Amino acid sequence: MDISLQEVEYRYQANTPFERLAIKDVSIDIPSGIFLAIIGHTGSGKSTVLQHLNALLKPTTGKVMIGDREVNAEKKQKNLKAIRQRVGIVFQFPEHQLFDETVEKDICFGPMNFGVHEEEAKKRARIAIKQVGLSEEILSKSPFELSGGQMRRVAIAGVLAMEPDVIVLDEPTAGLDPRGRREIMDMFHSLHLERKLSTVLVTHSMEDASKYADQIVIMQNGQVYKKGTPNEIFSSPEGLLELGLDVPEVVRFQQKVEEKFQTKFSQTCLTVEKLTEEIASMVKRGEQE
Ligand SMILES: Nc1ncnc2c1ncn2[C@@H]1O[C@H](COP(=O)(O)OP(=O)(O)OP(=O)(O)O)[C@@H](O)[C@H]1O
Repeated sequence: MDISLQEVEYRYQANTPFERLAIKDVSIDIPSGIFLAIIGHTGSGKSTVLQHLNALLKPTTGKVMIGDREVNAEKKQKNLKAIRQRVGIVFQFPEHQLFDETVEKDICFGPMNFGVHEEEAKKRARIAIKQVGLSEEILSKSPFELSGGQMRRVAIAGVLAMEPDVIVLDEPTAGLDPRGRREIMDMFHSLHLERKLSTVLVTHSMEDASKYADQIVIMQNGQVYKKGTPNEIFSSPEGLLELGLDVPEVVRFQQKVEEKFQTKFSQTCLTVEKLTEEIASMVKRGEQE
């Protein structure tokens, strides 16, 4: 299912003295099967964009298409609910939303709330728990006797059990240690590759964006500052360092080398091996000259 935001503007508390412009002129295409990362500082508008992706917010002006439905044209609550079922959002610290007696009941809650029969929901829970790398035995436990990392996986399983076409991840690794971060991100990447699950990752981490995403959107002051593939973004990284984003070390290094040799890299070097090769050939060219 494709999603597209076309020249979207959103104002919180519009037409009140507290009105606040959050995003402006935002156009983003999310074709089916893509892994897209949205990156930017606090307050740049990422969460506001994210909430437009499953109609939690409707644009003040502009157009949001989710599949073949235009969000502003949908007046019926039933249709909006159907849209929300197809786009699953994993909010920050999703484990805080666990509440039921058992892991199984917690995972089944979402699908059953959308009308899925209990037996089918239980079947989905067994599949989802494996997808997040946990064993079926955990289904009968209380979510509150699990570790923090396990609780997060259970909460993610609850979203996967809805069988969404698109999954939106709002800083899914916040608060985890480096190993936990890598495991969760690798898990989402595998799901994306194996199930062709469209994935939108909202993150502060340029490393994660460059490692996993097909496309990156950089937000700044409520607007799209830059968008493109990781190669396009990092082949002209001017301005990224000024934004203060955690640009991958290899790109910082690339810029330093370019300054020193006063030569542009012929192509983007996103791996250390490629970078080493490029530097060697530049040194050789320098020696010959
Ligand atoms: N409920 C709200 N009411 C009024 N203004 C809001 C509300 N939520 C966000 N804003 C404002 O909208 C702008 C964009 O906020 P948003 O939460 O989308 O940014 P963000 O990039 O997701 O930040 P963070 O990384 O901290 O989550 C900010 O100026 C923020 O203060």
